[in-house]
Amino acid sequence: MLGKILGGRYQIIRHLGGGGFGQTYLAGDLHLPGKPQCVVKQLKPRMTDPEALQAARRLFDSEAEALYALGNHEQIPRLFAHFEEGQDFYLVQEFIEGQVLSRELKIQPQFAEIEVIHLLQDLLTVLEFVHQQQVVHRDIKPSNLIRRESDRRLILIDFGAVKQIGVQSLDADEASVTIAVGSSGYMPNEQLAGKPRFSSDVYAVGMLAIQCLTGIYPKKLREDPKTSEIIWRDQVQVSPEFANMLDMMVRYDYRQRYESAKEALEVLRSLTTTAPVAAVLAEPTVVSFDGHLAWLERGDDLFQRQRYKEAIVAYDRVIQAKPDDDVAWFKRGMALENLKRHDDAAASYERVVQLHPHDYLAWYKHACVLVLLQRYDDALPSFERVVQLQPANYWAWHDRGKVLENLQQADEAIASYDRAVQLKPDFQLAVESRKQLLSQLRRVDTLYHLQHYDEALASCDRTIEQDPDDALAWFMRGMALDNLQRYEEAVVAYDRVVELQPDDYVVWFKRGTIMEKLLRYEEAVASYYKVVQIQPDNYWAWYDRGRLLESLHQHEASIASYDRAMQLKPDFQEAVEGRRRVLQQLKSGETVPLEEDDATIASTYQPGGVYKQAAIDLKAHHFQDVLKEYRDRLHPESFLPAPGAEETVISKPKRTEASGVHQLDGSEDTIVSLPKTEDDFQQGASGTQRLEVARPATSTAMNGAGYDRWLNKGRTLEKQKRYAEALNAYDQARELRPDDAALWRCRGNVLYGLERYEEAIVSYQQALTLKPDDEAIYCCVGGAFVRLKHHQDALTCFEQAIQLKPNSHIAWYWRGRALYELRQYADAVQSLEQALTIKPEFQPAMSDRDRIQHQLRALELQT
Ligand SMILES: Nc1ncnc2c1ncn2[C@@H]1O[C@H](COP(=O)(O)OP(=O)(O)OP(=O)(O)O)[C@@H](O)[C@H]1O
Repeated sequence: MLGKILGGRYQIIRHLGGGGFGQTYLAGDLHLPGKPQCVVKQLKPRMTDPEALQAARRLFDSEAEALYALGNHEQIPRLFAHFEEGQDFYLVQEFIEGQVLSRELKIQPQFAEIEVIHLLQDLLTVLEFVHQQQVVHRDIKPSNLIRRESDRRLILIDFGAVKQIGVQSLDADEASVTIAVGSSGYMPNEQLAGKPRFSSDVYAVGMLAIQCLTGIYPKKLREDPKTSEIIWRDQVQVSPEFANMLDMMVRYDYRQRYESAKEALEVLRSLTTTAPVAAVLAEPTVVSFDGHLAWLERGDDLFQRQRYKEAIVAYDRVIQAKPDDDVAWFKRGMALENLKRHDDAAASYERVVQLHPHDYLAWYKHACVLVLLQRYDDALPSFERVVQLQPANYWAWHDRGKVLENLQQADEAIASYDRAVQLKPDFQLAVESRKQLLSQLRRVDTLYHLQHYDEALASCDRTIEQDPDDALAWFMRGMALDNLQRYEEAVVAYDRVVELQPDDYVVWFKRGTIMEKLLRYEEAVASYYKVVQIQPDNYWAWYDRGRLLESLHQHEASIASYDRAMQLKPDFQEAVEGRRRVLQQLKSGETVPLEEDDATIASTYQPGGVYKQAAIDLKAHHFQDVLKEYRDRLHPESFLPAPGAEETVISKPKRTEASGVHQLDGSEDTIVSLPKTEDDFQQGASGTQRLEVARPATSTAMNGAGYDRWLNKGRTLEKQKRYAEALNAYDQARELRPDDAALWRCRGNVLYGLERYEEAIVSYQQALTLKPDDEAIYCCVGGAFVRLKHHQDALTCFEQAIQLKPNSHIAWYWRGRALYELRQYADAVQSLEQALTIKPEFQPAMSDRDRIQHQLRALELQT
């Protein structure tokens, strides 16, 4: 049916309802400009017999005539047209905008006495007219009364007589027709018996009034078993005169009722001018029934006494008399608001702004009520109107902000709060709303776009002051600093977050981006790596890591990272591109890739110092160059091992305290002990544990706890010879504090344990960069060189150590061993002797010296 055009002009828009008699539709009149809405009632005659149909047609025509006449009353919809189409009959009526009384009763089942009096006045007035036209309505009930929105008057719809058409059978008599029309509960016995009269409508109105007073549905009201009279007066307190009148309206015997609406209305009028019903109407100010000003005052009076329901009735009287009275509409809106009838209140305010589009207060009230109804989309334009009309209304700016916030338009909301605060700097509510929104936004990064970083920063600082462990506040602080381009400080903030929440991948990611901005690419790589450790499927982090490794020329690692990104997101174009670029560079043979870990280690090199070039070379992955550089710088003369020199075992591995505990391989005939510091030798197995970690003055407390944890874990694992895990622990510690020489030395030791001597050397080198005067570290480097069979380099290291600490019996001892390997036996013995001079009971030196001397003697004997 929807969209169908009836009668050549009425296009169906919506189904409104319908019952046994037919269907009712909302339609648009295509013949009129703007296609105004109208109601189309369809009546389906059940009969097929042509004669009966003809009779029905006649009845339809005559009823329609009556309806045209009735439609002249302002409380009855106009009948625009009636026609027959496809064996159905149609009535076209004026569409009444409003709400049926039955709905009103659902919301508010009980009315005040005064409301019911007004309702009766309204209803009996129109019914008087209907009866004057010699028409009995036959179906007065709440669902056939529409409260017209524009003036709050009751409109009577759905006259029963036309319904006959739909039920009339061929040989139906009058009785069978009328029985079918009417609604049980509101229908008196004579109507039920097929003899409706004017007083039947009076009965229905009386029942409706009693329902409104008691809140009881008519069918549920008790009846006197003897008299069949309705018993209702015990249900509600009303003035006896008014109750008597209602009793008269609903008498079982129609002869005892008021004959028609006119008679009933006259009685009601007389009641309202005499006590005590008059008292109910609060006569002092009511000069007359139609004196709308008096009703307005009455309404105000009731409003002030918080009798909102009655106040509304009074305002309605004003509106009935003067539908354009904006004051009454406005006050009615306020009364409705107090009754929490927000929908109705909104409609009332809407009426005010229709009448007075410049009434900013009505716009404001309208908007506020819509907010209460959570109709934010509708509320926003009303607030817009307020701020348009009153640009300095800071309340409106604030409330507008709230609506925008609810509509997820955060930026605009902040701007609105801003305006409110600008207009009234001490407007705490706006200040708070704004702050609250800002703090919510920090989770979604929208803060970036809002440019209130200074304030955000101040607010974070306040939070941190109260709770230094508030990770979120630190995170916010980092972001704000980031936006203020105070990157170094941002790093500190983010570091604090990772300390508090080591698994917070977001902050690692942010840290990575900042490191990039600071051109600290290696640290950025490490940060992104952290992200993927926590979130292995974070393809963005894999991609960013790949990108940075690419610019660091760590091509293999970069490809691996891009690969991961592509695995996780095959259509990741940037990663595909990156990978292609790196492959191209590799093909052109630009560099030799090195293991990633080395590169990461290299990243911590500080510029300057003797190892600067080495660090640069290491970044370029020329490890051999690193060694050469190292060698050259320490010892410019070139020491080349004697051609064909054999490596000789001079002592068996020892597990004595004195020779160290690091039995690094199982070989029986190789010197494997890691050169120890003097202290280490003295302390024996516990040497490593005694290692003091000097925390640089610049280190902040924030990394302390995490750092120590990792360091201690590393030491324990190292002691257990779980070198790989120890390395990992040290690396974690290194990320928190890359500036601790002792840590680098420990790290070198485990790399040594893992027989990754080159890397061990790099680690030791880093320790030396931080602590260049530590002779013990030189010994460590020398030891690694020994393992690499770079005896000359080893010798250089030991000599460097001796330079730094001439009385280091360890350095002398190891120097002796390097010389031995270089077949400089005499010098070797001399070096061992020196060690023993410094520390006479130093067993390893003693035994090695004895062995060499023994071998020398054997050689002499041979020659
Ligand atoms: N002139 C009108 N203006 C606005 N709404 C109307 C008009 N006439 C009827 N309606 C509405 O259309 C809907 C259907 O009305 P209709 O009276 O045809 O059927 P009904 O009330 O469901 O059944 P019954 O005929 O048994 O009373 C109702 O909600 C009514 O309020």
